[in-house]
Amino acid sequence: MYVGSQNQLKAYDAYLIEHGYTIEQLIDYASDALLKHISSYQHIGILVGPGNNGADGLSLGLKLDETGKDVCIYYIGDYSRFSQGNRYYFNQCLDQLRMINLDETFIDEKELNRHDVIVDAFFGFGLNSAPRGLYKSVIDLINLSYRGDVIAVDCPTGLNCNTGTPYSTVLFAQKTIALSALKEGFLNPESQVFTGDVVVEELAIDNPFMEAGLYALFDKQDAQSMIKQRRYDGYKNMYGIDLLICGSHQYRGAPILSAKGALYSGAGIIKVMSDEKVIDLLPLSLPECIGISRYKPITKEELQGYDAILIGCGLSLEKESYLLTSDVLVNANSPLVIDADALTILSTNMSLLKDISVPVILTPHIGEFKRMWPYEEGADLMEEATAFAKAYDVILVLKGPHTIITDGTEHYRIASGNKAMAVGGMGDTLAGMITSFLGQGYAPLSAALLGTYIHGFTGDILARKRYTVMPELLAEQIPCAMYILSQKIEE
Ligand SMILES: NC(=O)C1=CN([C@@H]2O[C@H](COP(=O)(O)OP(=O)(O)OC[C@H]3O[C@@H](n4cnc5c(N)ncnc54)[C@H](OP(=O)(O)O)[C@@H]3O)[C@@H](O)[C@H]2O)[C@H](O)CC1
Ligand SMILES: [K+]
Repeated sequence: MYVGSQNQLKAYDAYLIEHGYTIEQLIDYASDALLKHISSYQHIGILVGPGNNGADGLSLGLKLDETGKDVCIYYIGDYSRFSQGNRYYFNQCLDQLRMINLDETFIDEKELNRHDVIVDAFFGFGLNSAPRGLYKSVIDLINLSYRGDVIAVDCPTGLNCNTGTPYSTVLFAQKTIALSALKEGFLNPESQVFTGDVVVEELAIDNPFMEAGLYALFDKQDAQSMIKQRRYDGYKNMYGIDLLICGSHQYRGAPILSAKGALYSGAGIIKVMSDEKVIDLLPLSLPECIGISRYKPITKEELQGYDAILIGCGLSLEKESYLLTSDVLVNANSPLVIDADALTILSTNMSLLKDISVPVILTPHIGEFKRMWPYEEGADLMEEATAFAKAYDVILVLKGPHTIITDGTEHYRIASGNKAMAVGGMGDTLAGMITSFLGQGYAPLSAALLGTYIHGFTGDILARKRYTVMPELLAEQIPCAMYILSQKIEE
């Protein structure tokens, strides 16, 4: 399933038109996709706005009328301001359908309730602010007095399609038929009270989703098909020997959380290279791990023989950490995950990334990302993330709600994760998990996607009965979550 912000969706339509479709054709495809969701109703009222969302409603009205339905179109405003596609269908409707101009005719509760469904085609992703004037009055009337179903075309009118929050007035829908792609705001679980059930309908064309800038939602099905079964003759080395260069005398918990994330998500052998104080703690917290005391400077030889390396969690920002990070970045010859303090250090000398020959995954939160790639307030995060990944030839895991993952060519958001997981240490566990999947032989982009999805999925299971989810508990639940996914168990 694909997702887009308002700008990306506008660009998507422009891309389709550049590649030979006319707007009238696209509206025709859109109404084809809508038809099956409305065809079980007999008396249908369609609210039509001035743009192409309204045009979808008009084209749908014509098709419903042809199948013998009782259709009434309600429109507002001045024909001269209607979009090209809207006018094309509006003219056909004038000859064929009952058309009510709400500027001239008042609708009351009785008139409204004659319909067993109201289709909301007032505004889609083109709405830029709260619906005003008559639009607002009609929406208020329907919310208060209409007792049948409301089905929204593409997006409920009044909902900000980027954030999933209402502008002020919003038309509550029982169901929303999102055309082509999910609107980014629908990822916000709080939008569901306005959208009702969301169904995505792709247009029956050769959809160029990613080429045209939309991104994919990596979901449970994707994770289920990506996760590998363990082999009956498997042995520990087969599942990766991973080195975690994490922790310091100041931060002794972070490496434990990373190591737990790595081990519980299937790594064969985990070695933690750290400060003596961390190494002393390791057997008590995680006896499965091997501790290596950190000496400086780190040599190429010390970094040999690993399937994946993680650097950063709890490393501290002491001078020694700067030297260590640059040594590891220069000498690593296994796929590398860079997290937390190592990212802050990297941001002081981004040219270090230019000389790395191994695959690199960076896992910043927004603050860390901004330090590496300053961008203007209000910029599109997915565009910035993609540009960064391309410029530095890395995989970027940009943490936040529905974490963004991109290698500069493909772009994803992760369907799992929740607000109960906003707890210190959660990122350490995630970095360990991604390292583990790298070490198990997943391609770097897959390791990032799968690690992040499973992290969120485990958190989602735990959050069903918890206000907050602790990283250590999450790590310990990873094997159960992976069992559910790998066995395709219905929950
Ligand atoms: N690929 C696809 O899936 C397709 C989807 N389609 C549908 O097209 C709409 C988007 O159409 P668009 O014309 O871009 O936008 P809208 O119809 O949502 O609205 C545009 C008009 O709304 C006016 N506007 C904006 N904000 C307000 C407001 N607060 N109050 C009143 N009017 C407002 C805007 O006026 P401007 O002066 O700002 O230009 C426009 O007149 C999408 O949602 C799908 O339903 C197509 O079928 C193509 C393929
Ligand atoms: K709508």
